[in-house]
Amino acid sequence: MDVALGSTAPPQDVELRATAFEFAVEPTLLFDPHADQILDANPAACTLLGYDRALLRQTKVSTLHSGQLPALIVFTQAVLDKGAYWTNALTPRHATGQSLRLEYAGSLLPQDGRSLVLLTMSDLDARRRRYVDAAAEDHMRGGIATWQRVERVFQDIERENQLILRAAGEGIYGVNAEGKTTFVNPAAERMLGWAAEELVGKEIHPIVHHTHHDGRHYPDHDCPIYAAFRDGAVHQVDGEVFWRKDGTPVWVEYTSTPIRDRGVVVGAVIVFRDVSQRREADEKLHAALAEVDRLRERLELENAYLQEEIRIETNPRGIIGQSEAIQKTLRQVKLVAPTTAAVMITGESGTGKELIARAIHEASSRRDRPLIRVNCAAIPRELFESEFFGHVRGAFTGAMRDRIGRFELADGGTLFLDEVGEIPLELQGKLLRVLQEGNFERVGEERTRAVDVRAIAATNRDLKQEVQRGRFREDLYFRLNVFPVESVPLRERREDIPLLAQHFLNRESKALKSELRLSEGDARRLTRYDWPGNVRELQNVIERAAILAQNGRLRINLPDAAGAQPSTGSAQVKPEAGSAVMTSAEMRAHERANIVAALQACSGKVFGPGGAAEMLDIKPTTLASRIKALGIAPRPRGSAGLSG
Ligand SMILES: Nc1ncnc2c1ncn2[C@@H]1O[C@H](COP(=O)(O)OP(=O)(O)OP(=O)(O)O)[C@@H](O)[C@H]1O
Repeated sequence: MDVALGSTAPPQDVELRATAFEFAVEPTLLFDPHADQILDANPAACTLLGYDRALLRQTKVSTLHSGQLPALIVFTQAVLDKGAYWTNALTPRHATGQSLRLEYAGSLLPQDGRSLVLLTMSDLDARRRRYVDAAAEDHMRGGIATWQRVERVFQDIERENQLILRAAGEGIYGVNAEGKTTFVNPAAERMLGWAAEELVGKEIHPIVHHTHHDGRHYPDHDCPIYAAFRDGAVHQVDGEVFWRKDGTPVWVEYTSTPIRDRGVVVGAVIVFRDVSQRREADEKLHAALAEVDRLRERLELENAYLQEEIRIETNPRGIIGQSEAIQKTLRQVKLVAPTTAAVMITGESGTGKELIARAIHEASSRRDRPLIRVNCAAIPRELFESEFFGHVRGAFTGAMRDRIGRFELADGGTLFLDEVGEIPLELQGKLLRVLQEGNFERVGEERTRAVDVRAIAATNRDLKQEVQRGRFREDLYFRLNVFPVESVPLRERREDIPLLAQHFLNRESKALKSELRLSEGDARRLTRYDWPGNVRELQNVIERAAILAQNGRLRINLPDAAGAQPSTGSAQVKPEAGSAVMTSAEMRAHERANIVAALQACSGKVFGPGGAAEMLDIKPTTLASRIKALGIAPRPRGSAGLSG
């Protein structure tokens, strides 16, 4: 610096100050206001103003501020007066002619009796730029903090995801678009027996998914997991296996979900679970259901068989008799069975009213549903309603649980009201309502239930008379008496007696496994008797006679004189014309012909399935002994017939 600042100072200080002037960041000028002359300018000032130092030293202060002299004078004067002053009213000219926006800070510098001004210039534009930069920097610093926070959040999420992956019970693994494994969670490691390190970075399909359970190769282009990258769809699969490291299969159910990055599929995540136990349970269940089906089928068959058995027992052919009365009854059965009409069967006790009712039921379309019999004479008066309609628990004292009534049991079938005349008057109205409307309520319950029941009633009383006496409701009588059938007493159809007797005797012979014969004399005595107990009585007499039989001869005990003597079996009375009674020779011939016919039908086969014994429903050994006893000579099987 050419100008000696503060000349009173020691030389080293003067030098130091000159250096400070030289290196100051702020542009600084030293000028003499009185001489209007710039004395010196530091390099920063030269740069700011665009002049070199030498030129500036020759420049007048007023030239630098051309056109601003008043403001320059004011400022200079203020510095001289106050010792220091600031202004930004002055805009010196840059060497290029452009005026600069500066802030001036002037201070008075006394030098050798002169008053000089040391002027520091601050570039306002530069200062503003610095502020902006500082603000931007502040902003940036703040932004970084925000970014760091966001990053921390992401890290937390990632950590949570890792925790979730680790905690998940399902096996989870990821694959990238090249089919390489990107991660494997611990559950997947556990289920597959592979460690994550052994799988990550490798194609997983050839390691765990290479073969179907049945041993067929599983090409990766068929694999739904890889398909997820191709079609971008979620694939849900059940019934496949993954292979464990130890070579055993594990049944899995899995979902392969594609992962997209800005719309592009970059891989898939596979979530799977071990379903071996479920499959095992399913298989057991299927096996159990198949077993249930098999048992049900067997039961159905058994049921059909039993139903058939019951039918055989009770079909109309079970009604024995050739009398006109029986023929008429059979015609009536045939006529009324297919209808839904109520039937009233009247007749003395033991004449076969129930048998007729069963015959109607069996010949009707309801035969696959039950016939439910209610013996109205056997029900205590107070239990009638519950017996008919059922009750709910607590409906009355002693009603410990719900009970279904006869009407519900007979739903779809037939209700046989035996001894219908015994129904108490107060219940007759309710009975009528059910028969008319098909609705009823269980005792103690409000709910109305619907039933579809066909009624068949039977009575040995004169119901018409009961109606006249006010003991039976007339409307109910008409309702039940839609189709009357009369069951004729045995004494009015005597020709049926020997047939019935023989029928019961056959049954007894079979049960007692002994050959019992009904002699003509027995038949005659039985026919003469009046049978007040009708068929039931006849049945009892034959049963008793069979038990008391000696050497195959029956001992028939009848209450009257005609039957009081035991049968001698010696009477050789020819059957009366029209009677079906056979002599024992006839019966033998009949049996012989029957066996020959059976043998012919079975091509001479006696034993086993399709044999004559099976056809005749007797034991093969019994048949063999009868064949011998009757002198039937069996022909070789396949020949035209049998001799005899
Ligand atoms: N025509 C017949 N053929 C074969 N058995 C018969 C015949 N009629 C009656 N029975 C037999 O006689 C017995 C009495 O018959 P059933 O019970 O049907 O008479 P019921 O008129 O209903 O008697 P009750 O009025 O006393 O109830 C039964 O064992 C039945 O099988």
